[in-house]
Parts: sequence; C-alpha cells; structure tokens
Amino acid sequence: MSVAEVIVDVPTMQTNRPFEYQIPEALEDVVVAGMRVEVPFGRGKRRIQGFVMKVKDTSDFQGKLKPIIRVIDLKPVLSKEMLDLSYWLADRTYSFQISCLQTMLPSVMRAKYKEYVIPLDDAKNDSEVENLLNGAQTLEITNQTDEKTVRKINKLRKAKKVDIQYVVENHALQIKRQAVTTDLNVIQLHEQKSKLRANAKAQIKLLDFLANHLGDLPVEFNVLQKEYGISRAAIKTAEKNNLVKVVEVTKLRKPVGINAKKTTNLDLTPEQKTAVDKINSSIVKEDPQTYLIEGVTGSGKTEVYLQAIEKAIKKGKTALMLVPEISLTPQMVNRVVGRFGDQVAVLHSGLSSGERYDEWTRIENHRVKVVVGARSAVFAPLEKIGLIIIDEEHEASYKQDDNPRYHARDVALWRAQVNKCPVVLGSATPSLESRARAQKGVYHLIRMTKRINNQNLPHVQIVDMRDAENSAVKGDFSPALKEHLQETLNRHEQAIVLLNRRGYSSFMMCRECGFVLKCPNCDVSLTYHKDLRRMKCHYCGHEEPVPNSCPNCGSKKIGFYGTGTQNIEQQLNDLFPEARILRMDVDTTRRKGAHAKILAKFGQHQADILLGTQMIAKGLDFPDVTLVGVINADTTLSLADFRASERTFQLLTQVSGRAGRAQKPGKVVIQTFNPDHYAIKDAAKQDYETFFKQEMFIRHQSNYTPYYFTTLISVANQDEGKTLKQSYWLKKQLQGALSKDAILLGPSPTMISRKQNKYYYQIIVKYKHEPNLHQRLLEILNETQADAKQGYTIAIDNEPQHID
Ligand SMILES: Nc1ncnc2c1ncn2[C@@H]1O[C@H](COP(=O)(O)OP(=O)(O)OP(=O)(O)O)[C@@H](O)[C@H]1O
Ligand SMILES: [Zn+2]
Ligand SMILES: [Zn+2]
Repeated sequence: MSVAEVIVDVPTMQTNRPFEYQIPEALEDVVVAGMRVEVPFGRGKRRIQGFVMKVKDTSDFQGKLKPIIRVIDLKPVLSKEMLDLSYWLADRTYSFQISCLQTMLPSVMRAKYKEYVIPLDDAKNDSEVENLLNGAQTLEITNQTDEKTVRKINKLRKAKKVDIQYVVENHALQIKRQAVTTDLNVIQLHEQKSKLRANAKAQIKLLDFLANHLGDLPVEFNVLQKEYGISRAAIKTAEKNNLVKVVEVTKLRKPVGINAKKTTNLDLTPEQKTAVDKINSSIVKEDPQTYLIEGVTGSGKTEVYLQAIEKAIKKGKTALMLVPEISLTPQMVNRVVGRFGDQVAVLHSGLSSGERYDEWTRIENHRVKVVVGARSAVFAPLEKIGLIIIDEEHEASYKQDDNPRYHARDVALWRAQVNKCPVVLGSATPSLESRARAQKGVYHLIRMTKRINNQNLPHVQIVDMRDAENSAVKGDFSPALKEHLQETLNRHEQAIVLLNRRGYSSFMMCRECGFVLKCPNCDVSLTYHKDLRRMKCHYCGHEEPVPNSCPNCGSKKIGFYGTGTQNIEQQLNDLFPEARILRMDVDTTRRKGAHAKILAKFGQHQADILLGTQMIAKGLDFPDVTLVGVINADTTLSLADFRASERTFQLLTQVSGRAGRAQKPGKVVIQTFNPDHYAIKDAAKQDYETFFKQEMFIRHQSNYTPYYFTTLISVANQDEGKTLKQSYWLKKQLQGALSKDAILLGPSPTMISRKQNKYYYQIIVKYKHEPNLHQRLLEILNETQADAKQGYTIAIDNEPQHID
C-alpha cells in the first residue's frame, strides 16, 4: 500500500498538520511529493485541495484511510527544498503551513488556469503520443480526465515525450499584440532618414530606434509608446510610406530590458576586487557564509554582484538576486541582462500572471542561470544555487506585511544553508540588525568607502528652517535651496527634489521652534486620531488633547505637519517657469509601467527636475544629477516607531547619494527643523559608522532591536470592548509564560485603531531569551481558534518592520 501525507487547504489550527491518504493503485507511480491532489475531507462529500508532502509505504493509522480522489498536477509544483522550507517557514511566522505552500507557488497556479499536455518536439510522431492526443495538438487535463489517461500522460512525461503547461484563463485572448518590424537594413534606414524633413521629428525618432534595435525586432507598439514615446500615429505614417511593417506577435521577447546592450566585466577598483575575491572564495568552497557589504552610494556594489554571479555560473551553479520592487527598473534589469543575456529571468509585479508563469517555467526547466526579482522571488525554483544577493538589504519591503509574515532575508539564509552557498547583503545604509550581526562576527563585513572615479561624496548643506530667514518664506523652499536649483538649471544639469511623506500630517509640530509633541513615557511622537480628536501613543496607550499652543515656546504656530507633492510641483512651477518637471508619487505611478516611463524620461534628460516621494530615493544612477534637495527631512523622524531615526538616516543618505555619481561633483540641500538631530547630522556627512554607534547606544538604552527581540501580537474585533478584553487576557497568558526579564507593552491601539469596522489593539513583547515564548504563542493560537468564529483575529508578527 502507498500512503500520502497531505497538507489540506483548510486553514485552521486543528488541520495544520499532514493527513494521511491512501494512494489508489492506479495512481501509484503518479503521485509524488510536491504535487497537489484532491481529497475528501471531514464528513459528507466535501472535496478539497492539498499538497502531497511525502509518499510512504505504511501508516500507523488504525482505521481505513480514505483514498486520494485525483491528482491536480501531473508533475510536482514544489521541490523537496520548498516542501522542507514550508515547515520551517510556518513555524517561524506563526502561520498555517498551507498558507506558506501557497505563497511559494507561482501566482498563476493560484489563479484560474487550464492545464494542457503538449508533445515535445522530437516526440511529435511517437505512436503513443499520437494515440494520446488523438489527432489534436494538445490535450486539456480536467477533473474528468480518467486515471488511465493520467497514468499514460505520466509515463510519457517521464520519458520526456510530453510536457505539462499551464495557461491562465482568458490569457490566450490577449496574447496577440501589434508590433513593428522593417525589411530595411541599417544603411537603408539612414538613407530614408536623410530624405525626411527636419521637422518630421517622430519619423526620425522611429527610424533611429529601428536602426539601433534591428536585432530586437519586432518590437511591440506598447514598448515603443511607453519606453520611447513613439506614438501609434507615427508608426502608421511610417507604415504608409513603406518604412515599417506592422505584424502581430504572440508575446514580448523579453518583458523588461528589451534594449539591454551586451556588457563585459569592468576593471575592478581595489575595494571592489577585495569584495569579489572574498565572495568568490566562498562560492568555490561552497561555504554558506553571509557577507555584509557596507558600501557608500556609488561605490560600485552592482559590479561586485555581477562578477560574483559570473563566478557562480562558471562553477555550474545558479544565482538569485533580490532587489526591492521599486528598484526593479529597466535600468537595473538591463545591467544584469546586459551581462548574462538569455540566462536571466526577471520576476516582478509588472508581469502578467502568464508572463510570470513563463519565467517560472524557464527557471524550472533549468534554462535560466540567474533570477532577479523582488521579495517573493526568494522562492524561485532554482536548483544548485551558488550565490544569493540581497541588494538594499535594509529595505522594509523585504518583509511581507500579510500572512505568512516572512522576511526574504531569513528565507535566503535558510536556502543558503541547504544549497551551501554564500549570501551577500549589500547597502550603503545597512539595517542595524545586520550591521550588529557583522559586529559580532556572525556576518562577514566588507566595507567599500570610496566612490567610483574617486569622486567625492556630495557636499551636504543643512538648512535650519527655524531661522528667521527661512521661516519668513511663504512656500516650502528656503532661499538656499532656490538658489542652488537655479544654478543647476543654469548649468543644464538635473536635480532631484524629495518630499518626505511618511508620517504625513499625523503628528504635531511647532513651526516656530520645531518642537514635536511626544509621549511622556515612550519618547515617540504622539499620533493624531481624527475620529477621537486626540493625540495618542501607540506604545503605551497614553493620550492627551490636541494642544492649541506650543507647550515649549507658547507659539500658536503649532499644527499638523505636511504638504502634498502636487502643491510642491506648483511651487516649483511658479519659481522656475522654464524648468521641465516630472512628478513621481503614488498618483502618477498607479498605471502599469508609469514608474519606468518617468525614469526613462528623466534618464534621457527630457526633464530638469524629478520631484518625488520615497520612491525616488534609491538606486537611481543618472550622471547629470548634480543637485538633490530635501524639502522636509523631519517627517520620518516623527514616526511613532523605534526605527524612526534609522529610517530617516537611510532615506537622507540614500537620496543624497543620487547626486554627483559621474564626473560632475554633487551638492545636497537638506531642509530641516531638527538640524542638531544625529540622524540628520550623520546623514549629511554620509557617516554610517557614527550613526550606527549612536543608534546602537539608544537602542541599548531603550531595550530595542538588535539588543532585544521583538514580537508583536495584534487582536482585532468589531467590538472595542471585546478587543480590549481579549488583549488583556492574552497579556495575562503571556505574563505566565515569560521570565521577569521580558518586557510586555500594551495593549495599545494601533495607528489606525479602527479598520473596516474592527478595532485593533497590540501587545509588544521585547525579550532576550524566552524559551517558552514560541510554544506558548502557538498554544494561544490554538486556544483562540474557537474565538475566530466569533470574529476575533489574532496575528503574530515576529520582528515587525513597522510598529504603528
Ligand atoms: N570598476 C568600475 N569602473 C568603472 N565604472 C564603474 C565600476 N564599477 C561601477 N562603475 C559605475 O559606477 C556607477 C555606480 O555604481 P553602482 O550603481 O553599482 O553603485 P552602488 O554602490 O550600487 O550605489 P548605490 O548604493 O547608490 O545604488 C555605475 O554607473 C557603474 O556602472
Ligand atoms: Zn507612550
Ligand atoms: Zn514652539
């Protein structure tokens, strides 16, 4: 008898373990670990999905096992490594194992899709294959497909005669797209161009594009429009004049990075070489060492990554490179694709689920050596991983906000152990946790202190907005920032202007003295609760009325702080009517591809000023940018979060690093009401090490990460009284399980204490060593299962990235 252990798709605590099912004889050699199956569950005729975790010969179960109804996948969708990972992940994130398994699955398999058998090329005339397909091109697998056929398919698949493919429903409809190609060669294109009138700008642009991208044709209308600003009308005109042909293509040849030019290794600077040598030695030794590259902005970290990836490939291995979603720009992707060409798969949210599936299949079929992607790419089905890179490792977006609340860095470290490969964490501003681990020798620290070309770090000027001269101005621009912007425009160089929007208008600040209203117990700023018209602390629950005058200086100029990007754009327009301005914020980037388009435009110097929120602060590498202006450095400082200083330092250092990256020197102007705050002073000097020491001292004083571990437990219910009662019950349970060294905070309301008619309260546990905590939390989840039916939600977040 064969028995399968199955994790069923019933997300409750009681079902959070494998259930045994009998494998029907007909499916004996079909069912393997990593496949999804349909099984009966509970009483009645309920059928549900599940993942086969293990296949074995015997069962200790006394009664009669129920049989598997059918297989859903004809080949495993998750590897052994992923199945193993799911146990660890579920435990670490306090989530159901089924949620973890589903998270690892490519999104297409969570959507509606169809499954087909397709013959492989050299087996098209095979009699068994012909017999199976019965004259058709493909065979659709449905829940009606009988076991005999399933077995036949499985046999042919193992013999590499057929393959299984998934197609997202409705996807086939959109698969054809209009594209442009030409019969002309480079010389003819240039001839045609010279015949055009000088004012036929669009035609000239199109012909130039074609001449430069002959190898990439046909290219989609979409791409021409979005990335190169060539309109449909221009294409139609060219078609009429027989310059181009319009054809239909089935798919983009490459979703991003279509115009990646082939690049070769750069000559490394001594610092780069040291870094590459160290990492490469670990790749060769298959040593799962973690490196932390602390490299100033513009020190050439990417080139280090690329040359290490090359080493891994040469060793016959693969490489995984994670970057924050917002940095997955064509510029970034082109750097990798330019070096490794077709061997690269890119996973990002801009892909449709069909495209995502294509990339996933390429990875699974070993046609890919390098995967570049955002957080969830950490689950890419790569085998024989030789190197994992996490760029901008300090980014909070590496932690998923929903269940399972995993941190990509933790998953990467787990996979590195299994694959015996090094991990490289890179940043100009490492997270305190990582830098502290390097201090203790858990990670190996590599410092890169010089910019490429020995260019100096930009000169940073702090502008004290409390000064008479500055507080007198009407708008948000100090005379100093205005002057530097004007000079930059005069020199025909480019500027980046950052509006720091985090914490926007939720805290109170005095415009006279810079005083921020803070909690008397916790030293974090109080948050305005609009519904209650009161100021509240999110840590301890302290609250007080909204003050009418500044408690520090008595001025009436105390108010909620914050201005919108649109308003700043208007001010820029008024100040510099001749300047071309691009605005980048949630509003202008809502449309798919808009983000990349704005950056491309700015990169081609079609604008003088790029104005934006946090999303413009990282990774951008534009040689003409010589000025960076920060309108309001303070807003992140006032977040009700113990990482407020760290986030502020990171943001200011990163955005400053956008200036003066090439030949021309850079200049940065930071406007602030807190010019003496260490996060701002150290960022102005781009001095990570000094900041690190100071911030570690403060974390030590206040018992926070990395000196203490943090776990956040939140409770929600429609009834505020019930939420509070449950929270206090929970707190009591925890008190019983913790030693006297642990610190319990709360219950206190969260930032938005009422969401979708539910009240949220949170408890924070800070601890150093609590062997019982994990187990107790699991038990609490179990004990409160019944409450879930009454509308209670309890969520546990291990090492939260945001506390609000
Ligand atoms: N060895 C080299 N020789 C010449 N140019 C180089 C070399 N290494 C990197 N560069 C160039 O220097 C610039 C900055 O490099 P890169 O963008 O990798 O910096 P970074 O360390 O990632 O900075 P940031 O943290 O600000 O993103 C890039 O334009 C890159 O092409
Ligand atoms: Zn407080
Ligand atoms: Zn004041």
